Amino acid sequence: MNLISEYKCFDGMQGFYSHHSQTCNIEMRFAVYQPPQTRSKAVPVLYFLSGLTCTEENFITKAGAQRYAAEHGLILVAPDTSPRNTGIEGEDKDWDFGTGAGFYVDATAEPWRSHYQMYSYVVKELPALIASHFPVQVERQGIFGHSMGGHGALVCALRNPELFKSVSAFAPIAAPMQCAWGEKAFTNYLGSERETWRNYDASELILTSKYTSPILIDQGTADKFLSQQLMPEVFERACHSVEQPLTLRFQEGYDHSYYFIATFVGDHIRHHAATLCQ
Ligand SMILES: N[C@@H](CCC(=O)N[C@@H](CSC=O)C(=O)NCC(=O)O)C(=O)O
Repeated sequence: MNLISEYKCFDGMQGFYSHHSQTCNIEMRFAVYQPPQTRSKAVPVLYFLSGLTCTEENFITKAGAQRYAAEHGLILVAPDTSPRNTGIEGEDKDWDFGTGAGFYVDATAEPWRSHYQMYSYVVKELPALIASHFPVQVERQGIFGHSMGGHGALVCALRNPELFKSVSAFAPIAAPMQCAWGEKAFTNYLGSERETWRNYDASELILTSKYTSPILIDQGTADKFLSQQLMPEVFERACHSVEQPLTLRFQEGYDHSYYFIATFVGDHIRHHAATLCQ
């Protein structure tokens, strides 16, 4: 693991790192915020998965989350959103597929499967790497994310309730099998057999998941992607049908940007701290 840069922030340290990922078979980057409490003890860890076009930097530089992580004593980890510079033909062609758009799936289709393994990277390799280099309480992990990353956070938590004890999302792609972004990603990464897509659709997974912790979702009403791509009402109906506790808050006038995330990130970190820091 290589330290790229680090900065003192709210009496803790914000670092950017790279390493060779065995899962993605290429160099990957991620960011870690260590709150001041880590100078004397291990603390819980909260993963943030970013959306389409993002790197490991967007959330770290725009959301203002470090203030709240320092207040509650949580390590924040923000991975990149895909492998980069793999040499796969067409990886940089579209902003909503390929580079910056790994969709947190393990690709099974050629040519993507040799590098695009973001689900396993987030669920297995990265937490193991974090546990071996940072003072984390590995049994206290939470996950949240935005848009494509909100989808990723929900999928990772619903499939692994024993690993991720808390989950929340900002404007998640909540029913990816039913929207254009999801259909494009799943067709290309997973192939045309739709049955296999269910493993990566939160609105399908919730129907059989053993998740019991309450889920928090914030959604802006002025979000241009709301009706065509995000569909939180589909997830809400699915949660209702299995009595999964869900707080879905429609926030009047907020769009899809990091201004929206920065406004509510304190509430989300408090939501995670209520489970992870008790
Ligand atoms: N280029 C697109 C807009 C891309 C965009 O809005 N990306 C969002 C995530 S969208 C879902 O995953 C984002 O987080 N962007 C980075 C940022 O710092 O704002 C378009 O033309 O509409």
